[in-house]
Parts: sequence; structure tokens; C-alpha cells
Amino acid sequence: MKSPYLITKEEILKIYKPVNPHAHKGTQGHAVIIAGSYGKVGAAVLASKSCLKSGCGLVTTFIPKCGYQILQISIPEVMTVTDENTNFITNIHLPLIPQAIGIGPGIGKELGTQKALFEFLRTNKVPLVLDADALNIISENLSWLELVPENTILTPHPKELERLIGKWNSESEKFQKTIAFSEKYKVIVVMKGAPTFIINRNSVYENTTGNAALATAGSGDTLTGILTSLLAQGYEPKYASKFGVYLHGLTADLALPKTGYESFTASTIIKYLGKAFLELDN
Ligand SMILES: NC(=O)C1=CN([C@@H]2O[C@H](COP(=O)(O)OP(=O)(O)OC[C@H]3O[C@@H](n4cnc5c(N)ncnc54)[C@H](O)[C@@H]3O)[C@@H](O)[C@H]2O)[C@@H](O)CC1
Ligand SMILES: Nc1ncnc2c1ncn2[C@@H]1O[C@H](COP(=O)(O)OP(=O)(O)O)[C@@H](O)[C@H]1O
Ligand SMILES: [Mg+2]
Repeated sequence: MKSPYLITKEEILKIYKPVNPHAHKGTQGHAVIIAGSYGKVGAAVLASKSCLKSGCGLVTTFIPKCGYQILQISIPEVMTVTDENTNFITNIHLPLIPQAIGIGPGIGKELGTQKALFEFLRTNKVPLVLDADALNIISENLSWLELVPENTILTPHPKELERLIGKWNSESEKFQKTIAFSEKYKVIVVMKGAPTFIINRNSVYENTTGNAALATAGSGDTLTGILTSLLAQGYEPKYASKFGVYLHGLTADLALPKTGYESFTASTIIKYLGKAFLELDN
């Protein structure tokens, strides 16, 4: 394997598009987050909040009914659309065509949710981020990946990656298999870890931000929100993936001197997103 390209501040500055002074919420992109189930509505809250706090103009969150009040009270800025079902998603219907959709955090693997995911993938044309249980469901139905838009971003952690590509015997085999997977399905794979690598066909990129403070519940859910937000703002998937992982890691680097590793939580990622964007101007 060629040595990876590093995702550095210099690279990110070539990608970053500062907000236009004439911008309004309608020009900043409308993102949809499809997430949550009974007991895991927090995943929907974290992904939606990080989405909104990464610059997109409007966020609509699709959740099972049990998440309605939780979402509306936790994040009044976010609009919500609910499934007919109380505890998990069974039928994804959106009253709008957004610029990007992130799906998967906390949705579970109920049969009804699997069917809803298939029907969604069959009809969706919008740029997509697939995470968590969306990946776990797809792992058992790999042909569904033929339905997703080209350059869909997949964000597996190592266990989810193993479910997608099978076991590997060495680091180099892991990369070979992920490259083959990215080429076969024409998708971008964000291999989350320490550090995170992005595999886009046979190109490999290594993130330079982040630390072990990110080893905390919901950390990946916030990454899904950030990536979906950047896609909705019009960043191409190859740029959104790099910018997103860089910003996500940078929040932890900036927060660490204040929080230490132990008290850092996924909400701290969200809290430090503003400082991470400001750091790009320094
Ligand atoms: N507050 C919430 O509502 C939360 C909801 N979550 C959701 O809960 C669902 C289950 O997610 P999980 O990821 O916990 O379950 P998984 O079963 O997908 O992953 C857990 C397994 O993966 C392994 N693993 C994870 N990261 C690893 C790493 N970096 N290196 C090696 N092994 C690693 C763990 O050891 C464990 O065996 C997802 O839908 C997720 O989005 C979680 O994000 C936690 C917070
Ligand atoms: N030790 C670490 N160093 C750097 N980043 C880490 C470390 N541990 C976890 N992360 C990052 O935290 C995130 C964890 O994602 P994930 O496992 O999906 O969390 P969750 O499902 O709980 O939201 C990934 O972006 C991963 O790269
Ligand atoms: Mg996760």
C-alpha cells in the first residue's frame, strides 16, 4: 500500500468555504438525520445537534414517536418528523427533499427497521452518510449498497467494518479489503479509529487530529451529524469526509487541556465545534 496522504490543516484550508455574508438558512443546506429508537434517542439528539452546529441552515430529524418530545425539548432549532411506530422506525417518509441525509445512529435492527431501510435506499437519490445500525443491517444485505448514490460515505468503527468486509489477518489486509470494498461499491469508507483513515477507492488518507478523549459513547453519532451537515452545505463527499473527521478530532484536541480525557463526552465535541471552526482562521 502507498503511504497515506495526511489530512492536515493546510489541506483543510483548501477545502473550507467560509460562510458568505449574504447567506441565509435557505442557502446553507437542509440536512435530514434519520436516527434513534427506544432507549437510543440520545444518538438522534447528538447527531442532530452536531449537524446543526456544523453550519447547515436547517435540520429535520426523523425518529420513532418515542423521540418526539425528547428531540423538541433538547434541540428546539431542529424540526422533527415521526414514524407511525412508537419505539423504532418502520416507514421513512420525508415531507421534503433535503441536500443530504445521515442515517443509522441508534436505529436498531428490528425487522421493520430493516425493511424501512431497504425501501429508503431503493428510492433515495440524496447524498448519504451511512452509520451504525444502518451499516449493521447492510452488512447482512451487501447488495443493497448497489442502490446507494455514488460516493456515499460509510463510517464504520472497527467492529462495524469487520461486519462489512469480514475478518482480516493483518493491518495491510484490512486496508486491501477496504480498498476493494470502496472500489466495488463506489463508496467512501471512513475507517474510524485511532487514527481515522479515509479510503476512497485506492487512495488512503490519514487524519491528524483527535485523541483518546473521543473514546466515549456517542462520539461517532456526532461525526455522522457533522458529515451530513457538510454534505448538505454542498461539500463534495470526498471533501466532506476529510473536513468532517478533521473537525471532529480537532474538537478533542482543543478541549483536552480543559476537560482532560475522562470528563470529555460526545456533548463536549458539540460544544467545541465553534472553536474548531475558529481554529481554521488562526
Ligand atoms: N446515547 C445513545 O443513544 C447512544 C447510542 N449508540 C448507538 O448504539 C448502537 C450500538 O452501537 P455500538 O457501537 O455500541 O455497538 P456495536 O456492537 O456496533 O459495537 C460495539 C463493539 O465494537 C467494538 N468496538 C467499538 N469500537 C472499537 C474500536 N475502536 N476498536 C475495536 N473494537 C471496537 C466494541 O468492543 C464492541 O465489541 C448504534 O446504533 C449506536 O449509534 C451509541 O453510539 C452509544 C450512545
Ligand atoms: N483512542 C482514540 N483516538 C482517537 N479517536 C478515537 C479514539 N477512540 C475513538 N475515537 C473516535 O471516536 C469515534 C467513535 O465512534 P463510534 O465507535 O461509532 O462511537 P458511538 O457509536 O458510540 O457514537 C470515532 O470517530 C473514532 O475515530
Ligand atoms: Mg457508532
